[in-house]
Amino acid sequence: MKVPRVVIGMSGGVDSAVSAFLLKKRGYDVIGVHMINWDSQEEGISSCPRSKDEVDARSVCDKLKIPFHTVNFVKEYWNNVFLRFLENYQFGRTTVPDIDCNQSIKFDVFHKIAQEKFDADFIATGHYATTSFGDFQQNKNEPDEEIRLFSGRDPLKDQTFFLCTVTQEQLRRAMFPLGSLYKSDVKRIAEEQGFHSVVQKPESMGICFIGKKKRFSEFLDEYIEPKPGRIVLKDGKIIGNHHGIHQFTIGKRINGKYLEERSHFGFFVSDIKPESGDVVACEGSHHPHLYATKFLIEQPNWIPISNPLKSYPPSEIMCRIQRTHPPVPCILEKCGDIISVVPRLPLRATAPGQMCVFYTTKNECLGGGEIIKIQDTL
Ligand SMILES: Nc1ncnc2c1ncn2[C@@H]1O[C@H](COP(=O)(O)OP(=O)(O)OP(=O)(O)O)[C@@H](O)[C@H]1O
Repeated sequence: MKVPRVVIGMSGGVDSAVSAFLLKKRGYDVIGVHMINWDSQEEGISSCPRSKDEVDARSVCDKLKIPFHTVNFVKEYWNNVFLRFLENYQFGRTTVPDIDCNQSIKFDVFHKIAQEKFDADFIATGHYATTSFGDFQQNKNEPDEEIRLFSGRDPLKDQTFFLCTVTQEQLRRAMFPLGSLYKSDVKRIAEEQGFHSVVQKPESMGICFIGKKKRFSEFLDEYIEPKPGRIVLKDGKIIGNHHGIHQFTIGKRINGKYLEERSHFGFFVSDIKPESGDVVACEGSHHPHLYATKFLIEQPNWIPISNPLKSYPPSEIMCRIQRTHPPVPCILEKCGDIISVVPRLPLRATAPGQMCVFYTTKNECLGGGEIIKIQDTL
């Protein structure tokens, strides 16, 4: 019988290095593939055609004696992730490019090339997530069996939040070899295998173009036209001016350079109005206007085949709007194509553009939908 072939996405980081090792150890026919998604030469931050990540990814594959290839998705990344990211910022929306990258690059064009060019049976990544088929798909029984996505064992590293838009088809060919491991196990294995160059690396940001940016706001200014506007309090009082709403994020402190008024507690963004260009501010990081009690989301991508709103008791559904926040119980109500979400605890800094990702009380990730409007705050 043919040994199944697994293409592993090699980022040059420790997680994919250890994933490749585990796959090889289990006897798969493993091929390492590094994606080039961002052209650092074009941007002028590097004159070297090979990035350190590519060099590190290759050296791990050499050590494991598995083939290594690169694929170039600069154009796809620019069109489907970066332009969308800029558009969101232009309209004052918070955005999660990691989710777009998974949706349109890692689980789409990367899967396609892995199957078509490299003849992959499975495509693995070093995400901290697990599925009902097991970390190596060892528990799959029937060809068309439903697959379910679950949080990785390490609660601090769980990446299912970023995987909320995957489909059944994509998940059925995906492998997450690290799903049952803690990050500390992964680092230990990397040390044991002598993957020195990748163990020492700082944790990646996941987002290629943000990774090395120290001055993120200046970077944004290079791509987005200035559009002056006012900073106002909810009662309409003007307290400052700005040169573009793309410099502001709901929940973040407003830099004093934009303000004519001072406050001991600081001013924070509570709303952004793209039509008028107004940034609405409130005083203090725990001001009630920063806490959403009801918001609307677009029709979510549901990962299970049947709609979880029909198949799960409402008391078992929880939501989170940021990867690092624990899920909270919520009440969902369908109004046409839109769903209203009432979290049991008010959620700070909820913003249009963010994803609301749903879980069961048993750590199953059910999928997620984009937040389109905050309806009520405290
Ligand atoms: N440039 C890339 N080329 C190929 N695969 C990639 C690339 N970037 C990320 N991946 C895949 O996606 C997974 C998740 O990437 P992400 O950057 O979000 O997480 P990470 O935990 O920092 O992973 P790593 O330690 O492997 O860099 C990686 O483990 C890898 O399998």
